[in-house]
Amino acid sequence: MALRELVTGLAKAELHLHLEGTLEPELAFALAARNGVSLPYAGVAALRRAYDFADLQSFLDLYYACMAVLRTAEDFRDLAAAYLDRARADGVVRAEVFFDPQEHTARGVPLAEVVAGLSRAAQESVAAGGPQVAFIACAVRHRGPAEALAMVESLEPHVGTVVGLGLDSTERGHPPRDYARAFDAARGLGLRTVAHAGEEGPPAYVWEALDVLGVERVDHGVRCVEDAALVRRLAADGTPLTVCPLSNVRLRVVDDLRDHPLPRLLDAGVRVTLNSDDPAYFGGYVADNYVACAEAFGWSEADLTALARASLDSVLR
Ligand code: HPA
Ligand SMILES: [Zn+2]
Repeated sequence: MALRELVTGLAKAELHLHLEGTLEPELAFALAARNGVSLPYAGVAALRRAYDFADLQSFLDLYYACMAVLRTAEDFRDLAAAYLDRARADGVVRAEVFFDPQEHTARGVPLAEVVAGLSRAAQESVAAGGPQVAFIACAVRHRGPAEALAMVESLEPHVGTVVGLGLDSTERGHPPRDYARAFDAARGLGLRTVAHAGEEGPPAYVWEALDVLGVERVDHGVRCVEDAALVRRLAADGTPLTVCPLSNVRLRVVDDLRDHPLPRLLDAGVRVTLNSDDPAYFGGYVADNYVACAEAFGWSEADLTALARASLDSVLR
């Protein structure tokens, strides 16, 4: 069987996916026209040409700029529905989807409007036999701890549709420990917790995500390979890492996919899952990540099956 058919035929969960990172240029311009918003790019081709990132921050600047086109519940519904269609074709049966509430409320879009669109897309997906969906609201580090806490408090009416709190955006200079109060408040609401750590930030940030924030999964986490004790801790606890290989190449966390620490993490017994992060921007959806890794690392059908299984075993339930 061809590699891609093998991969798409494996039932899998996608656990590290930013909804706003699924905004393809065509949809961005369609929504810009619908809402009378202008984008600082001449058109689809010019926007795609700008996807040449030096690091996380250079990506985030463009990513936040493109979010300006998202204004109504219908926009969020359309964006989520387009992703869920693609995820279904990739064999995704469960998607745990990040979104950044603060980046929308800061532009005057009420949280209830965002959640209404997400909730509709999730219900339609299940009704149509597509992936089951849960949403994880992320606090954006660049807006600081006080705003993060206020955002968590604003989630209260939406608990249920929103099942978890995450932490994303600019990592360097924003240690997880700064967000301890927001994470405690989230647990007080019955939310589950995950955090980005060890993408660009040091292994110390992964330790803090575990020991100070008490997260159940670490998003990225790949810089743990620099600390043998941390790798042993992750393996012993069975803490999942939601790894995003094509993202790590595009944001220059690694120079080449073949240099990626994934094989070392698997050899060390760390529970690794494969995910797409921001697929519209990083050149591939989740199946593309499986295929690229299989080619780079010579993975067998058994290896790929084990990775899909690990993703299903790592969902929040
Ligand atoms: O890879 C990422 N890292 C941090 N924040 C993000 N927001 C979207 N993608 C990312
Ligand atoms: Zn991410």
